[in-house]
Amino acid sequence: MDHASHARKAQPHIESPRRCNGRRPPGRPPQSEDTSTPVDLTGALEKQAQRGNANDLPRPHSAANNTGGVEPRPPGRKPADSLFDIPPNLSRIRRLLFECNDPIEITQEEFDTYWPFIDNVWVKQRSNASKEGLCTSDYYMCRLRRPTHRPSETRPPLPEGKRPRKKRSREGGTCNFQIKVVRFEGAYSAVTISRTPGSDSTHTHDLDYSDRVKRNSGVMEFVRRESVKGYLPSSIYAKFQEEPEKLNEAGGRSLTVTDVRNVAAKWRIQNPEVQLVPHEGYEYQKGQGIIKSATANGINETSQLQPQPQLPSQMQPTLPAPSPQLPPDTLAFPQFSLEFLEPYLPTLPTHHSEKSEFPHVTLSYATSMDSKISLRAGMQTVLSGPEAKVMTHYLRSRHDAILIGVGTVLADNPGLNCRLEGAGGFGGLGRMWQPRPVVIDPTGRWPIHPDDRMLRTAVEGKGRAPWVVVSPGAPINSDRLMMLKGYGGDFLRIVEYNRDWRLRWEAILRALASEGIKSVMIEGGGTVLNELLNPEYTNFIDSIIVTVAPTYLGHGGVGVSPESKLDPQGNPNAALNPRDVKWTPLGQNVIMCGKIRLQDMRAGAPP
Ligand SMILES: NC(=O)C1=CN([C@@H]2O[C@H](COP(=O)(O)OP(=O)(O)OC[C@H]3O[C@@H](n4cnc5c(N)ncnc54)[C@H](O)[C@@H]3O)[C@@H](O)[C@H]2O)C=CC1
Ligand SMILES: Nc1nc(O)c(N)c(N[C@@H]2O[C@H](COP(=O)(O)O)[C@@H](O)[C@H]2O)n1
Repeated sequence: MDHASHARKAQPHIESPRRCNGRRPPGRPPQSEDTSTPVDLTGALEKQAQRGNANDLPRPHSAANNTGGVEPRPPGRKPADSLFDIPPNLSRIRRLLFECNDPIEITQEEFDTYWPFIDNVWVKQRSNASKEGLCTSDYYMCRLRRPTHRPSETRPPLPEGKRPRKKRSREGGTCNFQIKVVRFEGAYSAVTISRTPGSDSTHTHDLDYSDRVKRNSGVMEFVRRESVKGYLPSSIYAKFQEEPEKLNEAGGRSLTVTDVRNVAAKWRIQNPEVQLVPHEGYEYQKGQGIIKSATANGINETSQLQPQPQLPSQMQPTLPAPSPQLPPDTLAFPQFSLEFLEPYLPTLPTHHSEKSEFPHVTLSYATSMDSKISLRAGMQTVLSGPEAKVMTHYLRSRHDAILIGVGTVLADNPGLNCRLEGAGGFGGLGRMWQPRPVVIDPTGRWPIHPDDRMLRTAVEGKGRAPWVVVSPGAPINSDRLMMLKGYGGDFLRIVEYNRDWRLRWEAILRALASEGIKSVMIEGGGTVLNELLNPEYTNFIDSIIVTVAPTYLGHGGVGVSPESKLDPQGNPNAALNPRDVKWTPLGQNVIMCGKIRLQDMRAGAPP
């Protein structure tokens, strides 16, 4: 398998449920269920309209303005222009929101963006809200739970002259799939979607069948946008068929001209004087309806036949630019192979899903030729080239948590998220598939401010808020506690020390495992790495992945070098020899991978 396809498969955003352990993480708001609150999706539809090209799309509409006049028709739309501005990874995310295999946690914005494209599957049953209104729970059942028609004897008699409405019976019978959507609004807004306890574990039908039964409001919004420009319904329908892949992705494969007419009719009632027209390149012919005009066919064909300039293969960039709709710090998925990392990475959760006492631990850092990881303590130093940086983010995507010492937080103010295209917040869904940052800060040195990158990243839905490991005496007042919890983070107190009054790593790793963390990537800094490379802890470390940079940082740098060892005769010995070592060049860096642990300390792990 080539790397790109493998890596995409292993991406956290859809394929792997491993970050989703079903437990309530520390800091997650409690759920409350008292009073009713209606759902409002108009904001989502406005957002969709705003995302599009301002020249092409109608102004964001609201209930107040959608009865207004005709939106301007775009003069001479170019053939490449699309009628659909669909959000990234839509078909995969629709599938995820249809299947709801595990609880899903997403931002309010992601919910607003994606829910309109799946709302056809669900019918809301009831809503509850907390007294303060910060937490609302909406209960939905699958639309196909409703019996197709009531037994005839219970139907009320029809008025004279009225024929009974024809109802088609549905294949697959009724479906007892039910979900709960819980929204929490605060500094950290989150929406969780999960199956309700009484629900079946799967639908009795597939998503395509739901799409055939009813069209979703995302697709219908695309129809509405074209309708309000005064186009003929059959022309809108024909234009949509020019982009079948996008239409399918949005769940509109079964869209009919009647669906388009129904949407257009609502607007037409308010605008009876408007002369409806076909789109450019189409014409209305009596008896034939809407057909492509001959000239338009000519233009389209010649433009499609233009050969695209091709770069010679050796000039193809190795790091392609990510999609322009994604955040500017998105890293494009690598085109080069990262297969060499596989033996050193945690196994995917399906093979390793039993609860272990300790997580898989990978040490991963970048070093100079003289084993320095930064020029000076308190200073960030870039040692990874662009390819190695992408590799580091791939490694982040393969771990449940990323751990650093407080010295690194104070020096680097890191984001500690995975910024690869496809990760949550970077074209993928939800921060729940982002790794959890963990900071070792026994004495509470990190002031924790909303401007810190880890917190901003969490607010923007591009990562998780950190867990901060503290010792019992750390000064954590209730304001700090509430602030961190408000962002979705938490403090973990560890009470086990070694003889030097350092927190014991067994205790830290055990605490992470008990919070559902199955794998942790430890990035540094110097103090953390030097401690963990000592014999006392090497049996807790599974692998080491080191990026070596072609530079000497000199004596003043932060070094990585564990305590020296003596053999039984008192002669100096190598402090540590990793096993199964592999060196792989990557851009200007070389990556050293090795295994460390000799025995498996995890409960239930094979010897
Ligand atoms: N090149 C690379 O890959 C990386 C470089 N760095 C660099 O490393 C430097 C920071 O390194 P350091 O100053 O050594 O800080 P550090 O990040 O190792 O943090 C050290 C602090 O963590 C706490 N700590 C760690 N283990 C502990 C234990 N077992 N018990 C109690 N407390 C414990 C202590 O408060 C200690 O002062 C920065 O300049 C940063 O840029 C950091 C990470 C990766
Ligand atoms: N792999 C690697 N290469 C380097 O050159 C580095 N300086 C680091 N530093 C680590 O990455 C963190 C920064 O993360 P964000 O990009 O802000 O998410 C930094 O704190 C170190 O842990 N790593």
